[in-house]
Amino acid sequence: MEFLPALARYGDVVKVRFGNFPVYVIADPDATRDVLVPGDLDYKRGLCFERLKPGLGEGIATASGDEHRRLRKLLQPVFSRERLVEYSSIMRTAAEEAADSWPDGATLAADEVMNDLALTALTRSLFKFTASTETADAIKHGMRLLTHSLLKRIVLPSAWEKVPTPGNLRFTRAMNRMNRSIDEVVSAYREAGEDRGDVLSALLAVRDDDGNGLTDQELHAQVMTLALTGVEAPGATLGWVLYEIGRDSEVSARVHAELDAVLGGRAPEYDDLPALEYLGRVIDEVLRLHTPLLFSRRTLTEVRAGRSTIPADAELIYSPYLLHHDVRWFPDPLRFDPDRWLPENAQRIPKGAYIPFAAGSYQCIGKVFATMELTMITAVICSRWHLSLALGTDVREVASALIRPDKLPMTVSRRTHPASV
Ligand code: HEM
Repeated sequence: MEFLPALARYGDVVKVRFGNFPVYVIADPDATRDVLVPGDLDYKRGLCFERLKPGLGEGIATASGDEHRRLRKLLQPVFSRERLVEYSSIMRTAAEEAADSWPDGATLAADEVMNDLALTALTRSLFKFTASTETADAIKHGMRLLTHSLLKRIVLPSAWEKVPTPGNLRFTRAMNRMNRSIDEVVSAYREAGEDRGDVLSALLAVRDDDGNGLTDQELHAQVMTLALTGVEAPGATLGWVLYEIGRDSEVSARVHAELDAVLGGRAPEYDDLPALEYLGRVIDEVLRLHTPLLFSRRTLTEVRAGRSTIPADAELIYSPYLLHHDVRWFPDPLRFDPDRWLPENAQRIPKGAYIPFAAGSYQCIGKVFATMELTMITAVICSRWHLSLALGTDVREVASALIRPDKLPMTVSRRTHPASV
């Protein structure tokens, strides 16, 4: 991973070879914006997302060009403010249930607990209602398997997926069960014709300019896409948020003091979240330091990026991790310092140097959803608990589809003067 930030020394666009395969690595904020902002006009998805297409179907995250633009416009209302307020109460309940289940003094595998919470939060936000617990379990189990095998499916040749290993057979069976269950839920929602305040209701309500909604196949693809994009990143990020709060007593004291001052003992509501300014900076800093490693693009025409020209049909990589560790914009880049994000400091950071959710037309459509989720869940947990990293633990970053902690044993102690939420 360290080699990525080091590439910035060799120019704004650096050509590297993986065997015979040339890849252009974008290593500078201006060049990154040159790539991301024209977005779907000059670039299609690169290898990373194309490898996921057979499993996902025509979801927004694998579509390019006009098709991407059509889906993006259609899906925008799913993330409207009114919808986010509804999803936020689903998130809060999921976090409260998890936090209430921990015994005082327990040491939790916080990385796994946060992955599970992110999975529960997303499945419940997608479908508040399923006809049976088997249906809900089949969807959750399928999503868990899909997100865990994401990197393998991107990196290994597609022929490998067809080899009948026990693991592949289990995966295929789980996917078939999940696909059938999603279709069942979609038909049940269509039949009931009721808005349940969840993502599926929002997806069923979208209409294009001619008044047409999504077909069943399109709906299925968007549900799968949101399941795949909406679990892994928030799960890993929540783990890192707890890690950074739990290992620094000053950060932890400031988070608790702010929660007590703003909430005064109540459960957090959607409208409270912007007032949690310090927690917001903690989350911004976690998204800087422990950020997605890289994404691919393929050029449709010859393009300019910074001072370089890149030919048509070339594979590019842009890397939030590389940019966020660049000492030019982030002095002492490995130091966790939420106050980098105080307005007077943040204004010195150039556009394009901080892109945890990307930028331009392919940027994360779940950005506000994710920020709300991270803030809401952390607020619920830290209102109730002090967290500390188990003594003597040396946590390392490992690259999967994202950067994850290799382990995260954290001890929880009930707060003695908390907001009695
Ligand atoms: C910490 C949490 C998250 C991070 C850091 C993150 C980051 C990103 C990034 C960097 C991209 C752009 C990928 C590219 O350039 O190819 C992206 C795309 C996307 N993300 Fe997220 N994401 C997060 C959470 C979510 C959540 C919770 C959802 C859904 C509820 C979501 C849905 C999507 C979708 C659908 C796309 C594709 C958008 C498009 O192509 O128009 N993400 N995300």
